[in-house]
Amino acid sequence: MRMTFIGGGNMATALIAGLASENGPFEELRVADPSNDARERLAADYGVQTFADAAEAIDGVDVIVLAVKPQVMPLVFETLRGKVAPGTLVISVAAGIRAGAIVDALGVSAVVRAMPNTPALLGAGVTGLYASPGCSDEQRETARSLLAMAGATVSVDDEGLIDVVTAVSGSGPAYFFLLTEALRDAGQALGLDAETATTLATHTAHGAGVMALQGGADVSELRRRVTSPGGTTQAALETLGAGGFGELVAAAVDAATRRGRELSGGGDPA
Ligand SMILES: NC(=O)C1=CN([C@@H]2O[C@H](COP(=O)(O)OP(=O)(O)OC[C@H]3O[C@@H](n4cnc5c(N)ncnc54)[C@H](O)[C@@H]3O)[C@@H](O)[C@H]2O)C=CC1
Ligand SMILES: O=C(O)[C@@H]1CCC=N1
Repeated sequence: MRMTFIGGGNMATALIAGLASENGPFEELRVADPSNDARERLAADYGVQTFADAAEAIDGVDVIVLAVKPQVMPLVFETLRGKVAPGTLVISVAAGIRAGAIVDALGVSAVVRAMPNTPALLGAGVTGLYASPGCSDEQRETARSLLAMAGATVSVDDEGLIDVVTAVSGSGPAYFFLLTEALRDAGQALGLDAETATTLATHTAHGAGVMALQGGADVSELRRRVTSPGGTTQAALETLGAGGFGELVAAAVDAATRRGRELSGGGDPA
């Protein structure tokens, strides 16, 4: 199979890194990016073929991955319009760009929307997938196996849920980084030096993540096991609860979901 990435930034690099480290089904890997720096970096690090011109890069490929910012997508549609073979599988990682918009713009029937996250750079990502009705089972599996190189995958049948996936796991690493920053800063404010506070906060984030995946219990039970009655954790959790922590997280995820819907032009996906 031959595949072209349109856009060679963070997300494309994460997926290409996964592909380059495995003996995947893609015998030819190309990337189109107007940035010289991006092209040089990808060619040097992963040995991929690079192109400045997206239309040239898609000639004869089986799979196209759209990995540009949503705001750049109209320009990419313009560049590729009328040049994509109808049987091509198009995988888009862009937040808020509807499958139907891609079908209409590129004249293809098989579109998969994929929402990965940045831990994909380390093979520790999670991706939500939605396949348009025009995808064959084989094309769905091709998309899933590509994204599986960057971590876990889940599928949703309702395209509207991709905006929720984006809000929970696409943007999600930023929420955990914010909490880690706040924990570090709080430790420092109470007298720890910067290096010590950073070590404590980041290793705690890592350890909690590993336990959440491998701790043999759900996260609510894991939280209860840390919380001794009348102890220090309970004092902290009561303060977070009194400040509306759960409601604030729900409002944040709701705002991200609404932003994803705005980016896709509002309303429910067709
Ligand atoms: N960064 C993240 O955490 C996630 C990003 N995404 C999605 O991935 C997409 C890409 O995001 P990033 O990789 O973070 O952005 P990025 O800014 O790192 O990469 C975008 C790349 O597109 C290139 N580009 C600009 N105009 C182009 C054109 N006309 N043709 C080809 N390439 C062009 C840029 O030079 C850049 O290298 C976005 O749509 C975003 O919604 C999805 C999940 C998570
Ligand atoms: O912030 C964004 O719009 C993109 C989508 C998910 C993560 N980054």
